Order: sequence, then structure tokens, then C-alpha cells
Amino acid sequence: MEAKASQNAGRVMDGPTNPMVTPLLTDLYQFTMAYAYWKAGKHNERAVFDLYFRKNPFGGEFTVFAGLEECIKLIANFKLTEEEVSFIHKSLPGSCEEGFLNYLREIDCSDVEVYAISEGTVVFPKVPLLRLEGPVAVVQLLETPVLNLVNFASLVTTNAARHRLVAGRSKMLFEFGLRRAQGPDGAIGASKYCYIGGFDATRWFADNVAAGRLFGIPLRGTHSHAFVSSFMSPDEILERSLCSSDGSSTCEDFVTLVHSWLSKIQWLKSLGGIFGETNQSELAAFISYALAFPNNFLALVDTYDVIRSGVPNFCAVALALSELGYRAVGIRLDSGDLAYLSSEARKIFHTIEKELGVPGFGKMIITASNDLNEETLDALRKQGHEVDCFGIGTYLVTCYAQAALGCVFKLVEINNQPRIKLSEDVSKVSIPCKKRCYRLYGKEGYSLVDIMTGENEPCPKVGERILCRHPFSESKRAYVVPKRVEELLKCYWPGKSGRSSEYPSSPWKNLALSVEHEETIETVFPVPLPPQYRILGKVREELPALKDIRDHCIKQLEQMRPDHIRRLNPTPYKVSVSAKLYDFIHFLWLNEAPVGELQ
Ligand SMILES: Nc1ncnc2c1ncn2[C@@H]1O[C@H](COP(=O)(O)OP(=O)(O)OP(=O)(O)O)[C@@H](O)[C@H]1O
Ligand SMILES: O=P(O)(O)OC[C@H]1O[C@H](OP(=O)(O)OP(=O)(O)O)[C@H](O)[C@@H]1O
Ligand SMILES: O=C(O)c1cccnc1
Ligand SMILES: [Mg+2]
Repeated sequence: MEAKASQNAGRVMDGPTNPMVTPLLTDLYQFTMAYAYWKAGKHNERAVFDLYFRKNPFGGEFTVFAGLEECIKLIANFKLTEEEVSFIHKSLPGSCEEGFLNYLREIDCSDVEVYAISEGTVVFPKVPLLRLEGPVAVVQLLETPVLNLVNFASLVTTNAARHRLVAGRSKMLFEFGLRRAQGPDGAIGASKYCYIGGFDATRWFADNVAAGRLFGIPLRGTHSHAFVSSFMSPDEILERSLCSSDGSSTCEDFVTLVHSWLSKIQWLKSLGGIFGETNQSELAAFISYALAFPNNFLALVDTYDVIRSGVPNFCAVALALSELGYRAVGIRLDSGDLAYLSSEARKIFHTIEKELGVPGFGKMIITASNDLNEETLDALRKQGHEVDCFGIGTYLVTCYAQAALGCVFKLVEINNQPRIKLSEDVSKVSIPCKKRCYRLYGKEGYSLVDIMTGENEPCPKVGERILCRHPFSESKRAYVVPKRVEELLKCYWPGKSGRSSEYPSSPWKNLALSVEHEETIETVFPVPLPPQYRILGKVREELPALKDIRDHCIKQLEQMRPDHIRRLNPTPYKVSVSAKLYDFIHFLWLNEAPVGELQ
């Protein structure tokens, strides 16, 4: 206890969930660059990097941003231990000077400023999800771990959100992927981020209980085929008594009670003799499970034959439980035609409710699993089915349909000088400058466009027409009169200087105005801020609770225009830049690109 307290002394917040996330979780080249920056005396030059992706995953037109909390936890605790410094010393190619090691011993992220879009927000290509500003060598070291923390998190959250959209709001979705995930971190991450993306629970057998404990995610689960096939006959059940749910009486032989219910339903005319002798070893398994969990009886019914054995056996046990005042939960189907089997099972439940007068029996929960993915959920929805809950594993947690998101981390400014990265492929040209990003909403409440502006441009205003330009395609542009303007990048880590882009309004406004009048691009981007205008003690955004991030994500998706999020041929969402930023990008582009010579 005391050791833990002293370990945490002076800590601003807990470290990342995975203890492997340390400053060494980076590429060696980040340290070799840091040394070269240091040798060149450049290490403290102030750099701005943007983290963004270029293309939405899964053939869609949206992405959900996740992983921010883990990034901030890394940044808040970024400090090399002596042992780590000596390991870097050994690992650097050739020798390095002692002064560099002393420098490494001192670095932390107290002079780094992090602006980010809030976790769980729907985001689009090119718009920075995170903007990191600070000493170039330190921010460079952060490139690999923050990309690592954001890439899978955003990909799997998006995957979960897509499964949620196709399943519909009324269905329960369970993440069943622990056994198939890419190792323990992939599994824990998937549990956390699928929950953010709109899943309801994670399984409760086996180790993913760990995710439940770590993040407070609700846990649910059923049982496996092995449990069913491990029983041979009801004679194996020795302890047969079950107390009624209110404790007022005890049924001494629950097995016999179940058998009597099974005979009753076997002869129900309206079931038309759809089953005869059921599998007795399966019945034994169900009875044992019910004796262990009389309040949570959910049976896997497809081990032998769903309609001829699993469902009638389940009904017999559920009716016996009902006689003792318990309410069974339902069934799980794990093979076969899930649309057909769920509908048939539902019919049987309704028949029993009606014929035997057991209120609520028709509403037994039907869970389905087995290689489910977006396509099968879509097919099931189109066919019509009676499934209430889906358990989804492999396709969800491994992001089977797309292996990586492809976020990148690009330098956009150094020492107040905007930088650009050119590419033969226009979509890969980076957008220079320290920027501000806004989402503009239209009169119907949907977001219309995201716009990036230079840091010191005036913010778009409600009711004022603003020209939104495609960053690279000259002919693509639109005027937008926003009904609502939302600033996307918020300060999540202010750094010790409390440097801020929210400058005191009057002197800065004057400065901005005077610059605007000159109309020369070079002076507009960017104007260095006089030090006296820096605000100390800047407000930092709180990291919300997981449940709030999930609620935010669900709300965000509800606010999207349906054609942007539909599965087939979705409409691309417009990501734009201001007219000034457009001009500046192209000015810098021409400036940096050498002119070719043809001979
Ligand atoms: N009604 C349906 N429409 C479309 N796909 C379905 C439907 N029902 C089930 N599926 C999907 O079809 C696949 C069936 O898997 P598979 O062919 O391996 O058969 P199975 O039912 O698992 O058989 P087994 O009894 O051998 O386990 C799964 O991916 C499942 O999600
Ligand atoms: O979406 P999924 O990847 O199917 O994940 C869920 C599956 O995992 C479990 O069985 P498992 O697949 O281990 O065995 P089974 O295929 O023999 O049922 C469970 O019964 C589901 O079928
Ligand atoms: O709880 C379950 O039913 C479950 C969990 C993981 C994988 N398959 C099933
Ligand atoms: Mg399976």
C-alpha cells in the first residue's frame, strides 16, 4: 500500500492500461532522430505534429476516434528510468555523447501541448485527431506509441459501431472475441473499444473478466458445447433439490419436476408433435446449469438438434424454474440458419405462453452466435428473425474486414514555420500549419462539413457564410452558412507553459485584423504570438468516464446524415479548408516542389 502510494507520489494521473506502454514502446529511429536533433542543437525547437488518417476503413465513409485516454496517460507519465536510458545507450548505433543521456534523463512531456478531438467522436480523413506541439525531439519520440494507441482503438471502435448500425438499436450486442483476438492486449483493447462503439457487454467466462474489472464494462455470458456434452444422463445429478425463489419452499427433486414438464409439452397439440424423445444428456446439462444459476438460466440449444431437442429441453427446465418462481433468461443458437431457427424457437415460446398460461414465456431471450459479421447481420435483418442478442467474436475483434486504419503523424510546423510533405499521390500530401478544426452543422441538425483553418484565422460564425474548399481540388468548393459551429480540437494536455491558442481577445483581434488587411499569405500563416499574450493555467478537458465516451459515440452516430453511414455506397463527407489555408497550402506546395526539366 505504502509502496504504491510512494510510487504514485507526484503522478498527475495513472499510467496506460497496458504496462508495456512506456517511452521505450517506440521505434529505434525515434531515438536516433532525437540524438541527431540533439547533436544539431535542434532538439528544443518547437514543432507541431498532426495525427490523422487518410481513408475511412471497411469501405465506409466514417470512423470513430478512440484511444485518446491512453495517449494522455502515456504523455502524463512519460519519463525514462535509468535502466531505460542505459538500454537506449546500448541500442543506439555507434557511440553517443554522455550529454545526450543526461538530456534523456530529464525529458518529460511537461512542455508538450496536446489538442485532440474528444474520444468517441465521428471523424473523417485528413482532419487531425490529435495535434501535439512541443520540443521536436520529445514529440518525435511520441509518434510511434500514440499511433499505436490510436490506430487499433479507432479501427475496432469503428468496426463495433458498424456492427451496431447494421444490427439496429434494439438488439443487444455481446463481444465474444477473447479467444480469437490478437493476443491479450488485442483482446482487452477490443473489449474496451467495442463497448465504446456501442456493444453492450463482454463475455464473463474466461479472462475477459479482466476487461470487466479494468473498465467496469458489463459482463454477460452463456455456456459452451463442452458443458452440454460433458453430461451423460440426468442420473448423474445427485443434488436435486432447489429452493423456490422466495425461499418459502423447497423442491426436493427438481429433475423429476423437469421431466413432468417435458411430458406436458410433448403432448401439447399445438406444437403438432414436432418433437418426441429429446436428448437426455443435454437435458441433464440444462438441469445442472439451472440448479447452479436458477436466476440466470440461459441454455445453448444447438448441440444435438435445436428444434427436436434443445428448445424443448430448455422449455421444460424453464417451466420447472417458473413453477418455483424463477424466470429463465433464454437460449443461445450457435449454428444453422439463425433466421429460421430463431423464428421457430419463438413460435414454440409463444405457443407455450398461450397454451400453458405462463406470462412472458414468449419473450424468452434468443441469443445467436457463430461467425457473425456485418454481412450476416445485414442478411438476417433482411430475412427477418427473432434474435434479441448477438454474440460476435472473430470478425469483430480481429477487424477481419480491414487489418489497420493507417493513421499517420506528420510535422506541420516547426519554429512557427509551416511544413508540408509532398507526394506523387495527392491524397498523401500533408496539410501544413498549426490548424484549428471546426464542424459546421446545417439547419436540419446534421453536420455538413468539417473545415480546417489557420490557427489565427477568425472562427466560423453561426449565420455567416463561409467558403469551404476541398484542400487539393480547385473546382470543389461550397459556401456554408452554419446553424451551429463546433470546435473539434480541445486542449487535453496544456503543458507547463500553459501556452494557449485562446489568446486574450482584444489585442489579438487587432493583430489578426491588421494582418488580414495586408492580404499577404506569408504573414497570415502564422503570426508568432507575442509572449505576453500567453495565458497561464489553461483549462484542460477532463477525460470522461468510459460510459460517457460510449454515450457520446452513440449520439454522434445518431446525428450523422444517414447516407454518410449507410453500408452500400455511402456518400463521402466533405472535409475542407478555408480559402486562406487553401491558398497557403498551394503557395507552400509550389515553393517546395522543384520544377522539373524536360530535355
Ligand atoms: N439466415 C442466415 N442468413 C445468412 N447467414 C446465416 C444465416 N444463418 C446463419 N448464417 C451464417 O452462416 C454461417 C453458417 O456457418 P457454417 O456453414 O459453418 O454452418 P454451421 O451452422 O456453423 O454448421 P455446424 O453445425 O457445422 O456448426 C455462419 O457464418 C452464420 O453466421
Ligand atoms: O464470432 P465467433 O468467432 O464465431 O465467436 C463466437 C464463437 O466462439 C464460440 O465457439 P467457438 O467458435 O470457439 O467453437 P465452435 O465454432 O465450435 O462453436 C462460440 O460458441 C461462438 O460460436
Ligand atoms: O458466453 C458465451 O456464450 C460465449 C463467450 C465467448 C465465446 N462464445 C460464447
Ligand atoms: Mg465458431
